[in-house]
Amino acid sequence: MPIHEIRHPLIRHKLGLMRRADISTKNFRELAQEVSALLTYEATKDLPVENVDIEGWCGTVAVEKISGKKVTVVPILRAGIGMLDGVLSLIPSAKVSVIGLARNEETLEAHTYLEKLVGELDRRLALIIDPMLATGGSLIATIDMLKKAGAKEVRALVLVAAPEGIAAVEKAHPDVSIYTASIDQRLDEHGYILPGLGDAGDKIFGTKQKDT
Ligand SMILES: O=P(O)(O)OC[C@H]1O[C@H](OP(=O)(O)OP(=O)(O)O)[C@H](O)[C@@H]1O
Ligand SMILES: O=c1cc[nH]c(=O)[nH]1
Ligand SMILES: [Mg+2]
Repeated sequence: MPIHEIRHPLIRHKLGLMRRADISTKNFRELAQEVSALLTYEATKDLPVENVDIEGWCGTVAVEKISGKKVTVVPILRAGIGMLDGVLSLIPSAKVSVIGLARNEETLEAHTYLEKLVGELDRRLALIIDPMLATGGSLIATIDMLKKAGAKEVRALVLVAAPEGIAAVEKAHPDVSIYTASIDQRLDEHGYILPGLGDAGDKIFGTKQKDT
């Protein structure tokens, strides 16, 4: 079950707002975090829990807590930062591992400029976050790095995914589940997702927006 398109009404509504050509940086940022929180809820619904006894107001109470080592969230720079607060709003004690990648706009190959991973990856769930899964090159490179560093359980959260990218990731890493708000139609000749969101990094960082 590697690809999960989460067709929740709140996600569909919010993603629809994000597709507007005239969306402001502020609104795009806010919606990216909100959709990311909703995807996190889905992507963590099978986390293992353990029973513990705590002291409650009326004596000892049996409660559940998430077991195992803390999750690591792995934003792919830059655009993955635009999802981080949304994910951390639900997993506030997660460790953050950072991967810096830039896609060469001509060759579409991902170039790595930063790799800063937390320890004990073999004992943590790694949740990669990036708004766009286009050709899949960036996500595959990130999974390669995580697995090389010991990660055994890896999931990816993307706002929008192209069928071409999904197929590439499934082929390279069939064990990695992908959670997305939408499987879109296809890539254009420049490797952009259609209908997609445009350049998510530029929209989140305001780098191509005119000052008003
Ligand atoms: O699936 P792929 O074909 O690899 O493309 C997707 C990647 O491209 C974008 O990042 P970009 O390289 O533009 O960097 P940015 O986040 O700094 O804008 C996006 O955020 C993904 O990381
Ligand atoms: O559609 C796309 C593809 C890659 N990166 C983006 O920001 N958007
Ligand atoms: Mg970009």
